[in-house]
Amino acid sequence: MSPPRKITKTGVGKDATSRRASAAKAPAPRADGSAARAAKAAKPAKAAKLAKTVKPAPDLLAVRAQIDGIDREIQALIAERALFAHQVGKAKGKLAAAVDYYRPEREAQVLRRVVDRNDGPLSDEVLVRLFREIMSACLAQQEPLKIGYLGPEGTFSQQAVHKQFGHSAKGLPLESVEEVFDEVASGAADFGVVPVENSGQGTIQSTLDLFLTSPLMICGEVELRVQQYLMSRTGHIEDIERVYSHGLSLAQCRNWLRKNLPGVDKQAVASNAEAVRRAKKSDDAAAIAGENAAHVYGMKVVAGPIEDRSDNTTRFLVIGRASFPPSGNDRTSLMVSIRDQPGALYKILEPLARRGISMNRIESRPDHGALWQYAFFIDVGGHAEESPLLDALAEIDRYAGDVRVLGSYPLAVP
Ligand SMILES: O=C(O)C(=O)C[C@]1(C(=O)O)C=C[C@@H](O)C=C1
Repeated sequence: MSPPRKITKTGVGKDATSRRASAAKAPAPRADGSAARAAKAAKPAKAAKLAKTVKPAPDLLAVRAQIDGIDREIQALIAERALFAHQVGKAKGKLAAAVDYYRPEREAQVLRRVVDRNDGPLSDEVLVRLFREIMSACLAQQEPLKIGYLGPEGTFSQQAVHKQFGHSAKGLPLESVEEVFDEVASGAADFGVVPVENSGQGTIQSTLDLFLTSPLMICGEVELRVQQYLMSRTGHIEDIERVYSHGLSLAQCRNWLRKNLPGVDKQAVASNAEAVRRAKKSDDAAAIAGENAAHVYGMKVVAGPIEDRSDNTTRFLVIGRASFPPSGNDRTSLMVSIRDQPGALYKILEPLARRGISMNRIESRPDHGALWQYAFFIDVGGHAEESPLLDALAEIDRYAGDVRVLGSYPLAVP
């Protein structure tokens, strides 16, 4: 579905026409010359049928001519989209900064539609990545967003930043998760991306604890498949006498390390990228980090992926200073302070359960305010501005008290 082409400057029609003319001459894989439109319109069964009717590539030059034509069309459409995105920006009025133009709920809706429309051959993940980059570039026309993360460059946190905000955002590598919170709170960063949970290792308590004293809101979540690689200067496993990595990464590879590097010294450091920087100093050291870190720091991959669980995934939270409207498929994180009274937690959970609100997570942490008091972090389905969660929160507020909405945000897209 393309928007009305009022502001077309790029001559889509001309390119498409000349391509179609040459396609008519060449024995092309797709006779109408419009692979993009055919794929978009096709239902899964139709797509399969279409794939079967595609004849083997006739000759390299003819197929490349097809690709050139499609590229011209894609490029023209991207330019056209960027102009419309710019218009949307203007429609929002004169806003102070890039952060005010960002709409995570709208981006989530756009990406969900991309997934719904996808009939292959590219995976949902690949298409989401491409569209995320397009939106990232469209938004950066005003001014790129500044995103704080646990640096240095090459960490999984940086990958999570790219996954959520695309490469047109400006990443700010920081020294600790605390610093990410501070830079967002001060306005030096527009948003921050912080790790909160790993599929194998559970919650990262130190991140949760920062919410106890921070006024920041949760505006999004990112799920990242984490693949760990062992890397060193020489690339030879027999040279390794020490392995550096973040404590969580060492834990994710515990079995592999026990089996393949028994007796080797394992040292936990502040981040995986820091581990690579240390390992780069000597031939007998190695680091565990993402494969990208090997390219960034010029190291040789010794082995990988080496994580014990093949579905190893880390969940990151996007933190910011504002809340956003519902996207249609949201999660809400709550922080609840429980007074030492019988049934206090029940009084909070019961209004949620009665309305059929799903609860994905409940985690208790010592409340720093008072001895033996606990704060509960609870994730529930829905948005705090929409029923039934809106009504449940109003009831809890009246009868049980001490509930803070940390944020309502779109569920992670693949
Ligand atoms: O729809 C908007 O509000 C836009 O600004 C456009 C757009 C996009 O490119 O689709 C760009 C940035 C926003 O974060 C969301 C969407």
